[in-house]
Amino acid sequence: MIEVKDIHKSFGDHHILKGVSATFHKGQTSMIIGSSGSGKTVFLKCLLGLFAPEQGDICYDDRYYSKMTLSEKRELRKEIGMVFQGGALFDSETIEDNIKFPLKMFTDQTGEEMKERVNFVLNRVHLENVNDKFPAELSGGMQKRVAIARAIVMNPKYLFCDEPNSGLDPQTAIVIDNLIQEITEEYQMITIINSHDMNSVMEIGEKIIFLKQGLKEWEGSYKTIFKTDNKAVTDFVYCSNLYKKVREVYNKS
Ligand SMILES: Nc1ncnc2c1ncn2[C@@H]1O[C@H](COP(=O)(O)OP(=O)(O)OP(=O)(O)O)[C@@H](O)[C@H]1O
Repeated sequence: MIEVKDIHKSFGDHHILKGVSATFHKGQTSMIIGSSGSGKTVFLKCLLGLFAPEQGDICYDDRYYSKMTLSEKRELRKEIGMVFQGGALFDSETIEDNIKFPLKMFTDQTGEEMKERVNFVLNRVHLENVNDKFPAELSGGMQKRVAIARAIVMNPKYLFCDEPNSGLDPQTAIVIDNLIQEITEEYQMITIINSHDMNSVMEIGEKIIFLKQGLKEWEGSYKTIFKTDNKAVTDFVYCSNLYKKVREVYNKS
């Protein structure tokens, strides 16, 4: 379990996270939603250990970040898989080398062991015969699968994804969502996704946290988001006519 306890993060006098608490469980896919600038990426970067909150703490399976030594923090980093916005693949490296990157950085595996692991994760994200290709030779959806393969190559306990669907068509986006959810259940990871994509939220948001101006304004699931009368949430979710109609139909059924 990850327990986020009342974290605050500022840049200069710009107070971004103003006391956010949340709990995330194994095998569950959680979504962080909110308007642009509400603090979603800063929140994820605090979880990743890239930003240190000035106040509050984060507990990863009974380990408090504030009490960890540097080597324990390095161990924790190995347990985290990250899918960056846009995929963040290295353009000049082959797909195989992109996926090997964390293995080279954090393990003593031999070339053969690394190759075996790369092939395993590529197979898991349903990609074949792409080892020697470069990112630009793959479609956007395939690149996202490679980014997921790289994120899970170390067999992480925690998977964090910053807008994994950005730039994808709705059909491919759903395939990527389902893949992340399947992998989360299969490997019993704790998965946290920042998203703007309401389709994703409705599809896989077992837990949804709505951030507004650095505060947790609402928490629920794809089952309860249709029922809420929290104005900030409804203004955000139902700004499109499509979702207004969906809500009407859902609430009548
Ligand atoms: N490294 C930084 N230094 C200074 N300010 C930052 C830094 N990172 C983020 N911020 C500020 O924190 C605020 C929240 O940014 P954040 O990227 O978390 O928003 P977001 O909710 O992820 O937005 P979006 O949906 O547009 O990605 C913004 O005002 C941003 O300018």
